[in-house]
Amino acid sequence: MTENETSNADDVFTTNIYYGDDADASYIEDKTVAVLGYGSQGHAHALNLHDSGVDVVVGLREDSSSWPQAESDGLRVTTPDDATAEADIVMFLVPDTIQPAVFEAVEDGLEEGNTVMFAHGFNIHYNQIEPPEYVDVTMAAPKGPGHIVRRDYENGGGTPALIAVYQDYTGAAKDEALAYAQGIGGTRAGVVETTFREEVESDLFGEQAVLCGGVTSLVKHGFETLVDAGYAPEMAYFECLNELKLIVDLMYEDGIGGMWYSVSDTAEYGGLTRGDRIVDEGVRENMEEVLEEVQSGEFAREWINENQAGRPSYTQLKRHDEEHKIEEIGAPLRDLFEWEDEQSDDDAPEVPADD
Ligand SMILES: NC(=O)C1=CN([C@@H]2O[C@H](COP(=O)(O)OP(=O)(O)OC[C@H]3O[C@@H](n4cnc5c(N)ncnc54)[C@H](O)[C@@H]3O)[C@@H](O)[C@H]2O)C=CC1
Ligand SMILES: CC(=O)[C@](C)(O)C(=O)O
Ligand SMILES: [Mg+2]
Ligand SMILES: [Mg+2]
Repeated sequence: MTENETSNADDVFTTNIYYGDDADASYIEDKTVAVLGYGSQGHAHALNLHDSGVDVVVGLREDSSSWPQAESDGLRVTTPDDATAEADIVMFLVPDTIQPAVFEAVEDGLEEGNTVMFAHGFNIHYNQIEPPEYVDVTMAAPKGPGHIVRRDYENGGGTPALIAVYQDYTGAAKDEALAYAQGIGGTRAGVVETTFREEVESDLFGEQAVLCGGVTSLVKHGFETLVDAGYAPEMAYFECLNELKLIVDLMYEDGIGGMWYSVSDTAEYGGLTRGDRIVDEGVRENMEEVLEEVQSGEFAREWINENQAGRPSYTQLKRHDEEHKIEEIGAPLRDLFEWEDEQSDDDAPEVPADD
C-alpha cells in the first residue's frame, strides 16, 4: 500500500476512501490493459486509461460495429483472445450475462500473475466465473453511467468508484486496482474500498429500488396521475421528468438541504409534509424484500434464467416501457432543447444494440 495516508483525516467515513495521489501509477504504467467490450463502460475505461498514458488494447468480436469506432478513437483493437494473450490486466466490460462465455473463450490466454478485473462483481459473487488461482481478481467499479465517466474525465473531473480485491495472488492486487481507478479518473472524485459482495448487493439494490427502477416508476406514476386528471402531457412531462434532473442536480451539488434551500418555502413545506405519504412505510418493506432477493441470489438466478430463455419478459417489459406516453411526448419536447446538442458528448460512441 502507498505510504500516503488515506483521505479520512476527519474520520467521518467508515471505509477507506482514496483520493488524488493516494494511488501509485507505477503499478499500472508499464502494463498493458485489455478492455473487453466497448460499450457504456468499455469506451470510457479504454479512452480514460489511454488518455492517462496506460497502454490499452480493446478486445472485440471481429464483426463488432464498435471496432471501427474504437480505432477511430485512436485505440488498438483486436479479438478478445488476442487482447487477453498480450495483456497483463484483462478488464471484462462485456454484458454481465455473457461474461462467463467470454471468460471461457479467453481463459487460456491468462498467465501467472495477470489480473482479471470487473466493473461489477456479479459473475464472481454468484460463482458464474471461477478464475484460476494464479491470477489476481479485482474490481474498479465507477458509481456512474459510462458516458458520464468519460465526460467527467474529459472535463477534468472524475466519477467516484469502488475498488475491491477478490483474489490477491501477487500481493499487489489492491495497489494495482487503485492505480487502475486513478487511470479512469476515479481518484479525482474518491475511490471507496469495498468487497465484491458489498459492491454487487448494493449496486443491484440501488439500481433496482432507487436509481433506475424506483425513480422511473415514481416519475411515470406522477405523469399518469396528472394526465389522467386532465393536465396536458407536456405539462406533466416538464413537471415530473424534466425538472427532476434540475432538482437532483441541486442535491448532487449541495445535498438535500441545498435543494430545499433553492426551492420555494411552499415546495419545501409541501414536500416535507406529503413526501412520506407518497413513498410511505410500505416502500421500506418492499425495498427490504428486493434486497433479500439480491442477497439470497434469487434475483441473480432469475436474471440468468431469463437470459437462458431468450429474454422473453425483458423484451416485453422493455417494449411496454418504450411505448409509454411519457416517451411519446418526451422526444419532441427534448428536440426543443437545441442547446442540448452542443452539450451532449459527441464523442460518446453509439452502442449498437446488436453489438
Ligand atoms: N453501464 C454502466 O454505466 C455500468 C456498467 N457496469 C458494468 O460494466 C460491465 C459492462 O456493462 P456495460 O458497459 O453497460 O455494457 P454495454 O452493453 O454498454 O456494452 C457491452 C459491450 O460489449 C461488447 N460485446 C458484446 N458481446 C461481446 C462479445 N461476445 N465479445 C466481445 N465484446 C462483446 C460490445 O462492444 C458492447 O458494446 C457490466 O459488468 C456492468 O454491470 C458497472 C457500472 C456502471
Ligand atoms: C450505471 C450504474 O451504476 C448501474 C446502474 O449500476 C448499471 O448500469 O449497472
Ligand atoms: Mg451502479
Ligand atoms: Mg449496475
